[in-house]
Amino acid sequence: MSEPTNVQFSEREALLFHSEGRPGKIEIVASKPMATQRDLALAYSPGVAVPVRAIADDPATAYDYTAKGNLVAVISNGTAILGLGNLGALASKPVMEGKAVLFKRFADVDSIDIELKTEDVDRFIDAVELMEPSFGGINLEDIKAPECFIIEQTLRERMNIPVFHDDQHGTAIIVAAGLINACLLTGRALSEVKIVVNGAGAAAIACTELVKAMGVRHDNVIMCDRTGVIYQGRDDVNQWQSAHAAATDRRTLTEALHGADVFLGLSAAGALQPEMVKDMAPAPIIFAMANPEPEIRPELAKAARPDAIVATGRSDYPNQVNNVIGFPFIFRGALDVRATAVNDEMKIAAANAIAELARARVPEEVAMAYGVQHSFGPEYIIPAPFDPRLMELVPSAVARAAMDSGVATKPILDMEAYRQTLRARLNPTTSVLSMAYEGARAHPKRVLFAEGEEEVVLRAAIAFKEGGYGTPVLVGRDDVHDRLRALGVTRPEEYEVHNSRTSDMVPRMVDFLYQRLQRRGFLRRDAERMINQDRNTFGAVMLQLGEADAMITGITRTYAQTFRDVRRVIDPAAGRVPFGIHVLVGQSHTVFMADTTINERPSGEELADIAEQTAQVARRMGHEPRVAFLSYSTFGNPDGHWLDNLRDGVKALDGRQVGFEYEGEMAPDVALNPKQMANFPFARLSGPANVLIMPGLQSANISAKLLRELGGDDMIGPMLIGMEKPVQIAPMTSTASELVTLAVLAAGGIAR
Ligand SMILES: NC(=O)C1=CN([C@@H]2O[C@H](COP(=O)(O)OP(=O)(O)OC[C@H]3O[C@@H](n4cnc5c(N)ncnc54)[C@H](OP(=O)(O)O)[C@@H]3O)[C@@H](O)[C@H]2O)C=CC1
Ligand SMILES: CC(=O)C(=O)O
Ligand SMILES: [Mg+2]
Repeated sequence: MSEPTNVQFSEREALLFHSEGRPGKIEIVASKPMATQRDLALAYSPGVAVPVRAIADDPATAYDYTAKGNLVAVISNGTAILGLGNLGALASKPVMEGKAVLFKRFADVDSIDIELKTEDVDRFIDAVELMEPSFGGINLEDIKAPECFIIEQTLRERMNIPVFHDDQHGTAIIVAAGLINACLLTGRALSEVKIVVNGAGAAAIACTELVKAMGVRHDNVIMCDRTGVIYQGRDDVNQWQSAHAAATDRRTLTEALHGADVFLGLSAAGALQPEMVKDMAPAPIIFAMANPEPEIRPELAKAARPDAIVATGRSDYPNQVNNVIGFPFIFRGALDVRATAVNDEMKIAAANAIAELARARVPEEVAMAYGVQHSFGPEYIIPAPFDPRLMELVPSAVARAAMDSGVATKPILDMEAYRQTLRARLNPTTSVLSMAYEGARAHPKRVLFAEGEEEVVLRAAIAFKEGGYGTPVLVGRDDVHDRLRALGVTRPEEYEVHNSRTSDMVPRMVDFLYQRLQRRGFLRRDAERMINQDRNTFGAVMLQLGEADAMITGITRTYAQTFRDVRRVIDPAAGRVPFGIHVLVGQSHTVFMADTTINERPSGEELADIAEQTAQVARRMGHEPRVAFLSYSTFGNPDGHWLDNLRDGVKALDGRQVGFEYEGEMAPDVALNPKQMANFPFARLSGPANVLIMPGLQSANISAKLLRELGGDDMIGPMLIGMEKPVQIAPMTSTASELVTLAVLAAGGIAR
């Protein structure tokens, strides 16, 4: 079994994550310009009256003139929040905001959370029904059974947009996919498997219904609730539960599991004991899906039965059986054909697409991130939610099934073109970052944090270690352990701290540094002083001596000073120019800018090197590079003597057969805006540039910092490229999570 990569975090960190910056996890962003009086006149009164009248005349045009068609409401009353129980509408808000951001992250569906303060079924139904005009779909969430059945059924009958109770059907779809694959691996037929379902609520009943619809025999299923087996004749169960009552004389979960093939847990933490697992059939299939804590931890289940296939609802173990793998993509497909419902055909199509995807060959970038064990097998029966192929395959399967079953009001005519738009909808950088994080967890490295006395650095080191991304190696004085304790670390002694005053590595380090600098005007005592007093020198020498795999610094000194310190110890990689890349990441675009940090006025040859190396980084981050050499001038207009280096750079690439598109010199609006580029039909870029090679440090660094301070997109970096060892210099203003990202990119060889 691959090692569990349990993500550890403190309660404080979870609260800080939610409170830092703008409280909560979502915000609304305008999709039209709102700058001028004219914009306002169009967006609001009087211009807005025009679409109002159009929609009144033809309601279908609401999909053309408003956000309705891509907007889903995540609605709960908080009566069954994960496995935490009925904690009320308000307390469910973090989960619902979470679902809303998952919609956006995984399938570019806009979504808003709505918490309704009522346990009255009729009031709940009325409230949701009244919202029909606002949304393209309704995702019901964490509403307890049996009320959820009445609510969903009634709303489906009354509303003309898809209404989908995720805990029921989202979960059932993933369970079905996982079960198909687990049965394939263990040579079982669905018609023969004996299943025990623990839990008799929303998720459990829907899963049972779907697997029975797919061929599992009614007589082979035993459902249990907290009291035990739901047997025929038990009189304290509701109609949805009694429909699954078993003709059996077994009465407890322990009895039910004797010889069972499959355990489906949709109940509560710790409900399954190792002794019960031992009593199951050979190669038992255990889906322990209670959240946030499963019915049994995989390590316990595996200890009891090494031949078991184990899945949980959690992302930090192999085989995450969680509805996040379904709901974003199912709604994507349903919205894109303007389906009036999500019907059984669409659910089964989604389950099959997900199951097939897990069996398909794992593409190289996913395999690299996970390590080789993640090809179809007991540790990989279900794809990971950020597998980029989900976005292409599941929505198209759902859309096709909606069309075939007659619920699509806007059929897709060209499926291949639709798949391409799906591909383009997600920014590959987001997947690459997710995979870089997973890759770090699969191949943890030692990352040296040179400024181990800074709180932000310690918080990054804690997140790095507890996230399972690797071992942080801290440089700092002896009180670093006390500082870690003050930040909530219970066993700070587990952190490796190196103090330059007391480390027994110092003589070796001084030897190394003196050897390196003795012919550059430095005495041995200079080397001693630098090792003792300068954390960047100390850290960089440790990196040179192989005591760490990568190094992060930059918080306490300016970039230029830090680079000088580092450069004294570490050379550029052979034949390469060291330089910096800022990466601008939007929802649907990524732009790489270089050199934003080091070379004041690069020569033509240097610009060509920078272009080549930046193109490689872009490729590593999932983008086919289109390189533009930027200037104030486009192809000689206006002319000027600053253009020579750029032209030399383009010419240098002409001679190198680089295998990517490049062009220049051109102004940024030409590089980025296809309408402007159309004025230059000879230009050799097939689309807007995504790698911007800047003419000099002034414009580059200013542009990057302006964008960081004023632009709306996320920014990664600067990444330091072209050094012989992976070292990264973070901006002094970095947050802990930005430091962790740099650490992961450096350790994983993406930033190099
Ligand atoms: N991995 C995933 O994707 C998903 C996981 N889930 C998880 O499934 C669980 C149930 O959610 P949901 O169906 O929405 O909630 P409901 O409130 O509708 O149902 C809960 C059910 O669990 C039963 N139950 C609680 N504790 C135990 C126990 N110790 N042994 C047996 N049965 C028990 C309850 O029985 P009783 O009536 O006797 O109390 C009830 O039947 C939660 O833990 C949730 O996190 C849900 C959806 C998706
Ligand atoms: C995953 C989910 O929806 C739940 O646990 O309720
Ligand atoms: Mg839920």
